[in-house]
Amino acid sequence: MSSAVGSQARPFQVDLHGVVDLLSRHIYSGPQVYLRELIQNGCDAISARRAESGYGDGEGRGEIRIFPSSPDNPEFRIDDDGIGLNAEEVAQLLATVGRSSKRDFFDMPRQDLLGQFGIGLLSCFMVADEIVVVSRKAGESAVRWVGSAAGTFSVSVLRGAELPVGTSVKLRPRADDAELCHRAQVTELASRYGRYLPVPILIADGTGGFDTINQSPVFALGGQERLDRRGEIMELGTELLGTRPLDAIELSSPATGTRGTAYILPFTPPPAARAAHSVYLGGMLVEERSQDLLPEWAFFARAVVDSTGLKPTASRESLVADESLEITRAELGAALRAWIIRMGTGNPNKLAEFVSIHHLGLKSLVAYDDELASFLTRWLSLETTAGRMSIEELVSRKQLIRYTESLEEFRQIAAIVPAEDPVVNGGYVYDAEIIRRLPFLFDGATVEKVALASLLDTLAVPALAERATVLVFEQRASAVLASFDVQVSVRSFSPANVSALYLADDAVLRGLQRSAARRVSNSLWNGVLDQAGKSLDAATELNRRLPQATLCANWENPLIRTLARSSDEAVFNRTMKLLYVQAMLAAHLPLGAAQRSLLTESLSDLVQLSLEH
Ligand SMILES: Nc1ncnc2c1ncn2[C@@H]1O[C@H](COP(=O)(O)OP(=O)(O)OP(=O)(O)O)[C@@H](O)[C@H]1O
Repeated sequence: MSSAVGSQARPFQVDLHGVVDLLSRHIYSGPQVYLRELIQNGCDAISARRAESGYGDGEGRGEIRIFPSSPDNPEFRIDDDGIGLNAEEVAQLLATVGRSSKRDFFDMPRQDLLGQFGIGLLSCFMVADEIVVVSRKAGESAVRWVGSAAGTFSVSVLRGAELPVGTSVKLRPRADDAELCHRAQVTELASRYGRYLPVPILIADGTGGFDTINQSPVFALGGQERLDRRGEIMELGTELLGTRPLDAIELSSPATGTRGTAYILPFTPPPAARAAHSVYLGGMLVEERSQDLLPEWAFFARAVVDSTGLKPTASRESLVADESLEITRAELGAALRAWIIRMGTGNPNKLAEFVSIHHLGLKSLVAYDDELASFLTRWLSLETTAGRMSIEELVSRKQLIRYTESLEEFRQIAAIVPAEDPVVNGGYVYDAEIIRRLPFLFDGATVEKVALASLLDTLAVPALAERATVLVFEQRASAVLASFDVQVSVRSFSPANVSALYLADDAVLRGLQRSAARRVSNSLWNGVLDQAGKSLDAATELNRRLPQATLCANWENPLIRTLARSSDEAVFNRTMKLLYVQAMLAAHLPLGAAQRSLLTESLSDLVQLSLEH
């Protein structure tokens, strides 16, 4: 047998306390939004009146007047001369949660109005227990609606009252929230949320006069007007960033009615800094710290935009992540990209300044972001053995770009690479990744990692007549350095003042770095380093290949030639060891304990020897 209770269709009940609690704790960021919602309702009422009947002579001009409360007068009031409400509308719209007059026939939000959800007025219960609305629609009687946080409301028609068309909302804030309705906070909040609204907002100054908070949204200007008011646009940027921006770029996404400005930061943002773009919808602030408006790579810009096509979430404090936002992000990103390209051709000095400020950040993006790499890479620079060079210059000079993977390798060879065939240092963070991508970005470019072992093969061997002397020298010198796992080879290269080069492969270099790190780090980290060393040793063993280091002595260097003729074993030994340590230092390599004591011993021995002679 079915129960009669189950078959009856009954309306949902709304617990107003629960709804207000939901709004204040989970939807809105705090009670201060009551003012935003009231201003927005006034603004929409004025837009609706403008669209419907317009303003005749002597009928007001479409403005909002706010009368803040004060310690002497606890009542807060906001008046608008908008479209107004009649008794029926008041009863239907104000007390039905989720009911809004701001949707069209298809129940879609109307583009020309700010509100859409039908919950905004309830936010006043976050600061007051009672909301009083007095309203009059053209040609109808005025009406008074009183809503209580307890969940009840009353409507009375004020027959014969000679009130102007429009709406007046009164609140008596609770003691805890009184400050939010006082003049200082009202002025601050109204200008934060509504300074760019297309409706005058006047705030009573307490002495019978009014202050206005409106400003022109110069950031959204385009065409000639934008050029004429560039000074004001830059001033706004200076106010936002706390310092003058490097440039201000016009942003426009016609598809979503979004216009604005991207300010280029004149400083390197801290690594953990997050994007903070300001978004206004129809002149009303929605987000001050938007992360999604510009592409993630645009870390160097801060944008301010106004839009008619982006959609707010119910809190009106963030944007809905929908297709419109995606389209906008892509279009605004394209404007930034176009700016970089334009600067590259029309204002290279500015671009150079931009690149030098945001160098590391740009490199980190170019290394992994194909889209950005395609247009930005050419403007970045790299260290080469012939000095710093832009990638554009590097690629146009040589089709084959040779590079080292590490800074140590770069330093080892820097002294001997001919200037006309520079080698690039890939040792700094992101540089090797960028170099490896060059063939994909520039037609015909190829890259090659310089192998130190093969470098030795490219250096000239001394003349045949001297080979015997050279061979003896190599054997004597290698015997001196045998305990350091270093073998000595002789080659002829310039510049002649370089006596010897230390050439070692990656494995040796990493081993040196590990032991240097071990000297300065704690025991936990030492354990990790030891483990790394062991695995490496095991791998090397497996490959049946010992880490090799070579001291390449320069036969063009007078000291090496003199040393080769020396029969004094003591002098030869000490000098060879010193040359070895000196070559390591020239390559900026860390000295181990053995090399450091060798340096001290050799120096004191040489001093001793020179005193004896
Ligand atoms: N000042 C006003 N003048 C005329 N009508 C008003 C005014 N304030 C509120 N209303 C009416 O009351 C309805 C409900 O207002 P409420 O602020 O709760 O929601 P909304 O503005 O429609 O949407 P949202 O929740 O997005 O703000 C509005 O749709 C509007 O019809």
